[in-house]
Amino acid sequence: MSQVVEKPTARPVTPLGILAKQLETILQTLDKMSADELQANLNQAWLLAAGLDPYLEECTTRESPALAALAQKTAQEAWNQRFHEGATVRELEQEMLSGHVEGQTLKMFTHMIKAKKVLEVGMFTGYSALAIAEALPSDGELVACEVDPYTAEFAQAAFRESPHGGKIRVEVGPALSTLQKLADAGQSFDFVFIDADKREYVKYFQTLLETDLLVPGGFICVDNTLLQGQVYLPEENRTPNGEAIAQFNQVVAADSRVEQVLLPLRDGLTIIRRLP
Ligand SMILES: C[S@@+](CC[C@H](N)C(=O)[O-])C[C@H]1O[C@@H](n2cnc3c(N)ncnc32)[C@H](O)[C@@H]1O
Repeated sequence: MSQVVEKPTARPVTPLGILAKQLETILQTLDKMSADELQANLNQAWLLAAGLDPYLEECTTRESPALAALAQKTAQEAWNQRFHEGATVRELEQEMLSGHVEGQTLKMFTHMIKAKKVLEVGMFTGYSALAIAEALPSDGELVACEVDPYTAEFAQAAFRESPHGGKIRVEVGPALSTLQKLADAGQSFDFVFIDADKREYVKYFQTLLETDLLVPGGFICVDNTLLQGQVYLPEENRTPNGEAIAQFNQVVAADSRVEQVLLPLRDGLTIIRRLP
């Protein structure tokens, strides 16, 4: 007589897994719940979700005074107005800035791999560039690509206020042209941070590998690879940026020249290693 053995289901043990389970239970028992029970259950789920980011901030080493000042100045700038008066070539917004926890993560990676030459694709007001520069040795260099001259000047003013700003060289222009220029000049980098036009991510990635701008064994960090969840939500709801990131993630996953991990940090951060 054969016995049917039921496979045990693993219980959720991560904040997101527990949240998903709580919401699933609410959905399944909605018609049996009183308004008070529903409110209590939703409140529990909300506390679990809302508490995560502040807790990450709290447990992460504080940003330097220069980074804190730059974040504050970026938040105070009237970006919408700057675009409409023609000062910026793109519509920019303070939410583009990576911020404290991601900045500290990039800084930590820079220390961990002892990077000396770093390339940033998409600088905005320079928060991530300055965070990385703080971890570079005194003879290290970060080349930052930015298409918007107003933002580039905004960032450079902040770099002048930091003892680490001298390690940053800004290249103003479309990133793909700058990458080609750097490759033609025989430049190479041991760490690259990609955070510019989402629809060009595949081209940045392929250019870095095909031109040897990224050294064998070097690392790329790529921002926004979860794109607000659009990459795993139903395809019909994707924006053009969501579609571009979904394709980018597939291209990277299928490329045998690299290995990678997608971390659910902020809006998703993929770490890619070029195999030696
Ligand atoms: C998300 S922001 C970068 C944020 C920055 N890395 C930080 O952490 O604070 C993206 C930036 O990329 C720039 N950008 C967009 N398309 C670009 C392109 N084709 N070439 C160069 N820069 C570009 C935008 O002007 C914007 O400043």
